[in-house]
Amino acid sequence: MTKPERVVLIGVAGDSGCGKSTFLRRLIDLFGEELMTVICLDDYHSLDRKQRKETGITALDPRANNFDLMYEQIKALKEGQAIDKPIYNHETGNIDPPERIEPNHILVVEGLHPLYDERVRELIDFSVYFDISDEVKIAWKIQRDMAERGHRYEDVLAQINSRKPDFTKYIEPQREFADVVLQVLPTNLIKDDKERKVLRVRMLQREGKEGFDPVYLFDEGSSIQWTPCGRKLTCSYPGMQLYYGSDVYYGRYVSVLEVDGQFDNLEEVIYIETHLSKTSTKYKGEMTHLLLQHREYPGSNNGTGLFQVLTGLKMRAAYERLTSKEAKLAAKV
Ligand SMILES: Nc1ncnc2c1ncn2[C@@H]1O[C@H](COP(=O)(O)OP(=O)(O)OP(=O)(O)O)[C@@H](O)[C@H]1O
Ligand SMILES: O=C(CO)[C@H](O)[C@H](O)COP(=O)(O)O
Repeated sequence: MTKPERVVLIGVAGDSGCGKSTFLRRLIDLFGEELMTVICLDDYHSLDRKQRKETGITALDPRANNFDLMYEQIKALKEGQAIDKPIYNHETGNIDPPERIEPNHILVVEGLHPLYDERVRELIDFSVYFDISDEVKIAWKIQRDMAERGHRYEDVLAQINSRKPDFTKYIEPQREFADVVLQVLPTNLIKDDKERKVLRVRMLQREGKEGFDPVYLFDEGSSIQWTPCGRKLTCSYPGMQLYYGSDVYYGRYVSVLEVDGQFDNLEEVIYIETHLSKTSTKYKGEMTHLLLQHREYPGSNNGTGLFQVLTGLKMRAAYERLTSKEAKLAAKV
């Protein structure tokens, strides 16, 4: 591992089971494993599973997390110093002996609380929040925990419901601080869709952040509704709709890109890509190429995959900007 001159800090926030790991795998395509170190913030749980059970404090509650240590260690890494990070063991529920982490070029902090503590927030160079609506979250969790972990439907639902109050209090408010929010909602294309297979996905991009140029469709600053189905894009029922426009989110301007529906043929995403601008790709077709590279990842055939790729491209652009020769010179002055 080469010693970084400038550590770029990326925050990936969201509840458990919201697609953070899938997104991180996409980030590796852009940065490579060598340059990137991921820290799961579960490692800063200060109460182990037994203590949380005894006190009735959930892992989402700030009282179950050591924010002082989180801040000190992330700051140290950003300043180029190695740390001894605790480990939360999800198998045993215990806090294991610490492990040594060396600073790396890109440091990703992912988990429940990357944007909760103001001091940590200040250190983060670019962030994303995964905002999955309850209906979709339930569908994903039920599908995973029942199929892969042998859980019963009622138990999965009860677990989601028991987390809800603390989720609303401590996790969701972090949306306000993210540079990109990925909202995943039920489709508008099917009335009362119970399956939650077809999704409406929105990418809210903060306006006015230095060095971050939001992606737009056709005409920057306009409001556009686009139904691309036809000769260039195959769309079976219920079709596909794109939207681009601006909005106010927590009192600040955001650019919104939306995809409702799913792609029948992933190769045809190139057609959408040619109508998007400021994607931060290095060559024509790179966005489509990145998506095709992992067509097996969940959400590759809808807006979740597409916007995860676009968010990754924006993170790469932020990294390149912050580590450019000019940026390094300016930091030294
Ligand atoms: N875009 C998607 N479309 C459909 N299902 C998805 C999508 N993203 C995630 N899922 C479902 O949610 C599960 C969890 O995804 P992932 O592991 O990426 O989330 P996570 O936030 O890292 O979760 P955890 O913190 O629990 O590890 C996947 O196994 C899959 O079943
Ligand atoms: O929300 C979570 C983040 O992954 C976990 O529930 C939290 O970390 C506690 O873990 P466990 O349930 O394994 O004790």
